[in-house]
Amino acid sequence: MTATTRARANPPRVLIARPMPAAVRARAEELFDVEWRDSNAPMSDAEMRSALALYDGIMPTLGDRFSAEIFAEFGRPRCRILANFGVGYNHIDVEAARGHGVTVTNTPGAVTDATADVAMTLMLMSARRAGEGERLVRAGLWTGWHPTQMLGLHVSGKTVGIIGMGRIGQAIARRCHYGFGMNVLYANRSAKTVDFPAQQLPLHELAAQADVVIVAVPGGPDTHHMIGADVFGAMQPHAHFINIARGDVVDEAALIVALQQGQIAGAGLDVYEFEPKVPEALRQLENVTLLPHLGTAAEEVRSDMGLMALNNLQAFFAGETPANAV
Ligand SMILES: NC(=O)C1=CN([C@@H]2O[C@H](COP(=O)(O)OP(=O)(O)OC[C@H]3O[C@@H](n4cnc5c(N)ncnc54)[C@H](O)[C@@H]3O)[C@@H](O)[C@H]2O)C=CC1
Ligand SMILES: O=C(O)C(=O)CO
Repeated sequence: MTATTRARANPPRVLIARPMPAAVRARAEELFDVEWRDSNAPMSDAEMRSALALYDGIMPTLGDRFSAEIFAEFGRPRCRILANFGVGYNHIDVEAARGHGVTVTNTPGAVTDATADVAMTLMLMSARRAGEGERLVRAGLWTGWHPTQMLGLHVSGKTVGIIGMGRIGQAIARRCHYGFGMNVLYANRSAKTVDFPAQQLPLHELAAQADVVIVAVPGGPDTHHMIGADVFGAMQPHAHFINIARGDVVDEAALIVALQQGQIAGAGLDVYEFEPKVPEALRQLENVTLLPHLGTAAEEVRSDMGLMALNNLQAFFAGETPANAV
């Protein structure tokens, strides 16, 4: 019996924690007895607890904080799998889940190119002062082109320092190297074999040498505040800082000081320490580009992520090891 026919004969009950693109909705309905949560807000603690008790599987996402406390009241909950929609799973305590017999999966690969593209968007917007320029035009304050108007950093041929040379880090590096002729430096906790020229350096040496620093490590306790005042202090005053990873990898207060005091030239952010809260001090600064976590925000990417999460659920309920167990 195939996984699909077994699922149809006795479909597992699955909660999908957000409204999803049409392709994901259709496939989920084919496979499972699905309950759709119709809110885009993160699940409350009470919702997460009752979902663990009532469903065989859950597709949670960013913001659904499945902490050790949420699992604590269960020996083994009815739910046996959290098939996360997204590659980053720092909102799920994977050890606690495992301890309560719950498998966690994610959606690597589906997100890589789109997120790397947003890193490039932020790099160019920050380096070339695009946000500032757009605000100027919208405000009706532009007085016309002149040779010294809004001069930014020319990135072609410069040095990019990538922190976290995983799937997204490598996709960024390729874009920087092949697209912009940039010299690539990287910091990673382990050595990496990559198919483009790149030099691995300790974090502070990378910060000191790079014209653009881009963060692409996972979130979680291991990387919490790994970028702080010391790293901004090591960066050059003309350099730009880009974060597409997770907000709390960066000490946001230290970043604000670095931007206010001109320790660095600018920053481009897709993620925030207390997302979706963006500090007023950050919003007041001209030298920062602020995006609302747009890394994977494209129809086909979100569909691929959802279909990948469904494949993980399907494999799990067929008694197989899901491709993306974490
Ligand atoms: N802005 C957005 O919309 C998106 C953000 N992300 C974030 O990007 C992260 C990275 O995604 P992938 O590249 O697919 O993950 P990955 O696991 O392929 O790469 C992460 C890299 O960081 C390295 N690393 C981990 N801890 C480190 C540390 N303490 N110091 C130095 N290096 C360390 C790993 O060795 C690995 O090479 C995700 O975990 C997620 O948080 C992912 C997708 C979209
Ligand atoms: O996949 C992730 O980790 C995201 O941040 C959203 O796509």
